[in-house]
Amino acid sequence: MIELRNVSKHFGETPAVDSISLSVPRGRFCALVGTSGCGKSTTLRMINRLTAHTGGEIVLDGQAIDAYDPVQLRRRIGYVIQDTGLFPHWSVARNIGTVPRLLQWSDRQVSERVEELMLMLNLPAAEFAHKYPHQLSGGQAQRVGVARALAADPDILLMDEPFGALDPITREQLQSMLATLQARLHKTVVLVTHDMDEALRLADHLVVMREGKIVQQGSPLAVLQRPANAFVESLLGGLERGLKQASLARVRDHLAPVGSLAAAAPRVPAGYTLRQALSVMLGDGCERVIAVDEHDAPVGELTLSQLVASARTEQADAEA
Ligand SMILES: Nc1ncnc2c1ncn2[C@@H]1O[C@H](COP(=O)(O)OP(=O)(O)OP(=O)(O)O)[C@@H](O)[C@H]1O
Repeated sequence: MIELRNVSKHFGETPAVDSISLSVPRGRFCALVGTSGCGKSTTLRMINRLTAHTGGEIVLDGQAIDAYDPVQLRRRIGYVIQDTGLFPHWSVARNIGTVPRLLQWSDRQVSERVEELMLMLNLPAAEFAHKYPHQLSGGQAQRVGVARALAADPDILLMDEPFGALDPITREQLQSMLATLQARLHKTVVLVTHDMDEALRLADHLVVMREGKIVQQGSPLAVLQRPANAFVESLLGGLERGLKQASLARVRDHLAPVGSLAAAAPRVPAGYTLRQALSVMLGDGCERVIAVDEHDAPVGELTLSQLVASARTEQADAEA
């Protein structure tokens, strides 16, 4: 559990972070969003004490972070940044094993952990273990960065624009990998991102910042449905808000039995979002899709009117 209580950071006169309060319970995925310079990275860096806060209190599992030894604290907290921060003259395997080695794990424990993480992050050891960072693509390097951050199995993962420098396809792949990892590992994650779709896709708690303050926080659905002001609304994409809302719900949760009109309808994975299903309908000029499971077997159908009704149900749920 991470708690920020009226936390501020002043670099000179003006506050970069101005009395913010935020609770991130264990296992929650929290995304910090906001325009450039609003204090997102500073907030993240105060949590692992790379930047010292100048006001308020930051509490980790019931204890103020000032009471922790900063080095010990950072070893408990994985940190992933945009340019990876990998050591250029160390191999991938050595980079991933950095923290376990600092923690004086045995050679065998380190190499077993490195192997496990390489497997988890889809970096086959035979191909990657001995490569150096300059021999990796941006997406591969970022996966090594995530593996390194997870190496000592920290409870907390801080991620600062981890996929910001990647092309859209690689970014999408790594977001999907992160979602899968999080479903398995249940880390407490704080992610800083400029990409609202990334935040909505991954986070279960959205924090919108502006000029050092938190202007709104809540579940992505609640924030999307009731933006606190015009700034939040424009950050959420203005007129695209309805589509973003549709990206929070899955086809599999809104299915009806396959009807007689379904034969010619396009097939989509049941794990698609309502937004993806809508896109298929628009692209194909049809009002119905068949959802299929991982074996390509139909599990139900979704019509355009069901899709619209589902978005309304989600809205009613969020308002309840
Ligand atoms: N070391 C520093 N010294 C002086 N000012 C700083 C320092 N680090 C950050 N700032 C200032 O604090 C404010 C918040 O910066 P921060 O990097 O936290 O914003 P951000 O929301 O992460 O921005 P971006 O999205 O562009 O990365 C900015 O005005 C920045 O110029």
